[in-house]
Amino acid sequence: MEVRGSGRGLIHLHVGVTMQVPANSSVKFSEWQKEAFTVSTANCLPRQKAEAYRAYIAKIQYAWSKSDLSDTSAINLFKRDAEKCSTIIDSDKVETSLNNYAESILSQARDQQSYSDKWQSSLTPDNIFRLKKVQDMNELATNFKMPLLYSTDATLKLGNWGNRFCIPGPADLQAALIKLPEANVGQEANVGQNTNLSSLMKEKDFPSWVPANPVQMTKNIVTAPLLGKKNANVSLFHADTVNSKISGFSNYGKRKESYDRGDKFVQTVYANKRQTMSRHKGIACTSTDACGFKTASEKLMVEQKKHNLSLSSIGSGVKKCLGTAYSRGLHGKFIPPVPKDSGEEYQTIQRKTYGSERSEMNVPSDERLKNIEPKVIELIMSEIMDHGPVLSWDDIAGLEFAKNTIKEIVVWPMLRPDIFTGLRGPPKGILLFGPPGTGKTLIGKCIACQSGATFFSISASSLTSKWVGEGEKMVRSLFTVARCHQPAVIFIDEIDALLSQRGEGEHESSRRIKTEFFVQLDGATTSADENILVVGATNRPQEIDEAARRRLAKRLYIPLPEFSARKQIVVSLMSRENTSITDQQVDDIVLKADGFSGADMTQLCREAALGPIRSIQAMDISTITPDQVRPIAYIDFQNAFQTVRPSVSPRDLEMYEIWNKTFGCGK
Ligand SMILES: Nc1ncnc2c1ncn2[C@@H]1O[C@H](COP(=O)(O)OP(=O)(O)OP(=O)(O)O)[C@@H](O)[C@H]1O
Ligand SMILES: [Mg+2]
Repeated sequence: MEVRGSGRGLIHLHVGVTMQVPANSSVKFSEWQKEAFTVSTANCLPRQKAEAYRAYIAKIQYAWSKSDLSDTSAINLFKRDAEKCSTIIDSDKVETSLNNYAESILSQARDQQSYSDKWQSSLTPDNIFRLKKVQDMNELATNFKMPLLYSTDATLKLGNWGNRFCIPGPADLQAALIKLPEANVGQEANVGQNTNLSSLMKEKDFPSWVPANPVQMTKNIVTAPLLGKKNANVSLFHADTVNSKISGFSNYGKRKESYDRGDKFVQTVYANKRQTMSRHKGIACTSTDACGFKTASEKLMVEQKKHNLSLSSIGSGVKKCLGTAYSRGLHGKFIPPVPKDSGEEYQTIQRKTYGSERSEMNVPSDERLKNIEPKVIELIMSEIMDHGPVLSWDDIAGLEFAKNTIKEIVVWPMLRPDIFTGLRGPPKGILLFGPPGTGKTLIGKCIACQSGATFFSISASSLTSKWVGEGEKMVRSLFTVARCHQPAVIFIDEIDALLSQRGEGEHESSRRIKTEFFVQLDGATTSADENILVVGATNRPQEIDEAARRRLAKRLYIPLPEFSARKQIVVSLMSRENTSITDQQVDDIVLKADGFSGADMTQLCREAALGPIRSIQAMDISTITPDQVRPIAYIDFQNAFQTVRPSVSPRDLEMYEIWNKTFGCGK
């Protein structure tokens, strides 16, 4: 192997080591090796040896940049000598090494060499931010969206330095750090005496990456994030990454690892050759994942998990509370309460959200829930809490009387409990009764959206059949949970299944559920403070016994829709479809649909909407585009009337009318 040069001479290094510099052309590779041998065997101080190696490395770079040295030779030489240099600088052996990472780091940061063999930082607050590498680092941090120097988020004032350094971390930590007394790097004793950071740390249960020694921390803050100090306790950034990003030569110990990988080294060499290039681009660590790089916030998250710090304790979590302060309604996150263990502690339980994944949330505990099994509470939250689309009163066609009454006795008292007091106090139980498919359940859902109350919706049949043997407990738990979430509405659909008249064949468990329900309802009725409303819905009001009737004091008839309501349903449904039906034809359809319930009207429209599809040839169905499907026409409704018939018979209707006249609260 050969290197080319223009001559050969002697260089006297100021450290006292004499090196042979190949200057002539066609210098043999063995000459370079000889010189390295001279350095390593020379009887001089480690500092002098290190300097000699630095000079030697610089010489290799110089020769290579002038193309006096081939790439392969440069790589091999560089690798070998950088390794040797790093053993002197970074080794822990005091006799044979400098044992001083900081020196090399700092000198590299300043683009200068430090000739001292003990710690003596020449960095000052005045010059540190002007250093190109610090500025590069800041720029890099900005690109990586890392909180670093100059961050405006959180700042730490380090004593009389007067500079601001960012410490990403919990608010508590920042607060504690800001409490640091005047700290001056290098005056360890003074700082140690004046500082009570350790106790602060203990108090706050800080993660382990926060050093207890303020001076250590101060040093680390200055050096570790910037320069990747090997033993830094404060690891705001992965040292390797920072190190390699800040400079190709900042830490020979780390560089050594890079040199072991030839390809990375080549990148480094090229990066140095092309000095115009930003240094951090060509360095060993190109993939953040590969380097195990973590941003400060990621690191913090990991630490928080480790230390089991709840979000609320660091001030960034969303605290949930009972009552109306949190978002409610169908899409609001519901906060399941769990039995209280101690004080104001927050507990986390999982709740199955409707049709979606389970979610974790912090929940307040409540004394009243002490005796309820958490799994029952979870069940109530997941299965009984109503979650569905947002509904407005306008979505319910007709039923003006029922809607107005409900607004008056449910929604307004919930919104203004201060006005609806005494005799104006709302009833504790409402019964919605009427033929099937007239909108009773729809009204229940609308109350959920519009009242602002916590809404529990349960089907009575599920109480009696789904949770066999548990129904009674469920009723009790349901009311207890509702009490913790006042104002609350408990909507019991098909309430006849729960409150049907007691008879011979009545099952023991059903009887117990009913009894429990009455007990709970009476409790809610007698207590003036309790703002719980029970809304029952049934299409078999005649089956409800007198005891239940009495407790459901407001009984509202939900009749079949009138002409205008039927029309509203048709118009509303057709407005979302491609149709050619005229206003006059709509009127004809609605007139013809006399005796149809709301559900029947919906079914009629669905059937008519299938008309255009049925007129398509079977063979075309796979190829036709949506815009080729013809609009829904009047003829489709005429055909639909052939198959859709009213579901409520005149006899049934008569029965509802009679019951309404007897027990209903309508005019
Ligand atoms: N007044 C109405 N306005 C709009 N749509 C209605 C109305 N009544 C019924 N519907 C339609 O009928 C469907 C069934 O209504 P809902 O479930 O409220 O009936 P219901 O009275 O509870 O019946 P059931 O007594 O059988 O439980 C609704 O989803 C809606 O599409
Ligand atoms: Mg219903």
